[in-house]
Amino acid sequence: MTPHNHAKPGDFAEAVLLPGDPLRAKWIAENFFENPQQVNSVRNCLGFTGTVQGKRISVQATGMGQPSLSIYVHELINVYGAKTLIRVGTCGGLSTKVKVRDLIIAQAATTDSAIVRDAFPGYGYAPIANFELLASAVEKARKAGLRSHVCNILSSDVFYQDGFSAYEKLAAHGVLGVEMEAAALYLLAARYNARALAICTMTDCLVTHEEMSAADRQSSLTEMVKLALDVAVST
Ligand SMILES: O=P(O)(O)O[C@H]1O[C@H](CO)[C@@H](O)[C@H]1O
Ligand SMILES: O=c1cc[nH]c(=O)[nH]1
Repeated sequence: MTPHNHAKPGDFAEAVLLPGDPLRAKWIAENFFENPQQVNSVRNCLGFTGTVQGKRISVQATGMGQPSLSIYVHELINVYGAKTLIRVGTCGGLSTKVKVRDLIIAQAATTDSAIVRDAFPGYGYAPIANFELLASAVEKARKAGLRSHVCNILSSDVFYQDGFSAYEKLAAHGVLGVEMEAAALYLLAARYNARALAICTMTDCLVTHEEMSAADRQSSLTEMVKLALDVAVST
């Protein structure tokens, strides 16, 4: 047990889905798991374990931002034995190539975070997804006919950015979405020999200012969660 997680050793499965939002964790457990059990509620950052297609699986909310995610992921891997970690997030769109509701499967995550920068003085480390998980997600998304993009994303420490110009050069270099956690997830997975992938639903386009409706939010997040669970149970 840790200061942030009162689950007992063995309460978490080896495969864990990671939404930022604790209520998304609850919604995933209640709607997609068989026999879900709540295993963590410290700070209301909820965690659950159940089964999907006969395989044990967990979901743990990470909160918002890389410092928060880093705490949960460090403990999931090093205290609870997690080996496969799949972020199921939302992101902003940085290009008109990505439509609201599209999935972004993050091959890599560029970041402004000191967590990554300060870990490698003198180097610009490239946090990348686990290839097995990435390939599996891409194949399943295509088979299911989901609109998806495999690309670099920005994991930013800043939600309220001062205008789009901060993103223009990144977008011109293929960074198609912005969220706040994937780079630290990929760094920690590499450090501790675990597998990680981030899948995000694009909820608001920073170029056109189009936003996802409440009804679309539910069905799109369903597509993302089903895809992530399918990858987690089969890969
Ligand atoms: O919807 P989640 O998973 O929280 O992800 C995105 O939403 C939050 C910002 O609104 C950040 O955590 C960002 O990464
Ligand atoms: O981090 C995020 C998430 C959703 N939308 C954004 O603009 N940023």
